[in-house]
Amino acid sequence: MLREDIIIDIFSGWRSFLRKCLFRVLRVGPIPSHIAVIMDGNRRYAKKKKIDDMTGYDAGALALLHLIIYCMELGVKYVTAYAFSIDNFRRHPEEVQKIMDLTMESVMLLTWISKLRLVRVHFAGNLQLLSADIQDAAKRLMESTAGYNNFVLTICICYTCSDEILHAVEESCKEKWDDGIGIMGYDEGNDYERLIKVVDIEKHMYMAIAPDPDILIRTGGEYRLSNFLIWQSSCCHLSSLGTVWPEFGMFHLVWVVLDFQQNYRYFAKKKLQL
Ligand SMILES: CC(C)=CCC/C(C)=C/CC/C(C)=C/COP(=O)(O)OP(=O)(O)O
Repeated sequence: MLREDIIIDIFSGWRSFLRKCLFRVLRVGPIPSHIAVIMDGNRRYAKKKKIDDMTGYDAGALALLHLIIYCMELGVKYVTAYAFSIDNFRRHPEEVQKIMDLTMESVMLLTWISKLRLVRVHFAGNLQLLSADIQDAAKRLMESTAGYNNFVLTICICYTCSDEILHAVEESCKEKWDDGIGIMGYDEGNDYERLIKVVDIEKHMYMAIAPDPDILIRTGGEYRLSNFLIWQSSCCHLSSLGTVWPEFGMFHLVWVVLDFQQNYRYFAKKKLQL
């Protein structure tokens, strides 16, 4: 489903020209550095269009591809997408398989795009839960694009933020242990001192390669974070849209960015207080 000719079509033509003009106007205001997205409503879209759920996910993957290209053109440097939560393993096996197939297809397509546009691709999550072939393909893509920094795409797969925190705590403890330091101690004044600090945890988060998101978009009319980037979103503009994910398009992005620009001063002030 995801094909190279679709990408060429999005990048070129008169629609691309008009979009670039619109984005130029939008760039007069502050542009978010990182947009994260919870792509909800794929099955509802399928029901609405009377197509099968699996085709709904195809449409969702295509909407993600559009978002990535729009963000590149707009000057957003980081995009993070919640593709599959660890809890999603409880879904129907056919659905789980469909998302895994889409992940494999995306790896192939992203290999092509990443070279063309110097995109770094990162997979965040407990990758050991993936099948060996997807793990290998994902790791190869991450390694081969690690040196690119025009744009950073993170696909959160087999991800929950609680698992990410657990992983980071484990890695921090291991690191202290390997350095011959315990995980708790006393400083000279005999006051209790934490030897594992927030910076240690943050260093080992799956999302350590990106700054905290400026905007978190959730489609499908829900207002939950669903265990996505909870650690990273304390000072982030949340945007819940009623639109189902496959229908998310350029005008939704423009609307969200305008809303961000209107609230920019407030968030900039909050960030300074952290
Ligand atoms: C790159 C890559 C792997 C892309 C994945 C494509 C994609 C759109 C994944 C979404 C996954 C998901 C479980 C969304 C929730 O929507 P839902 O289907 O649960 O929505 P509903 O609320 O209508 O049931």
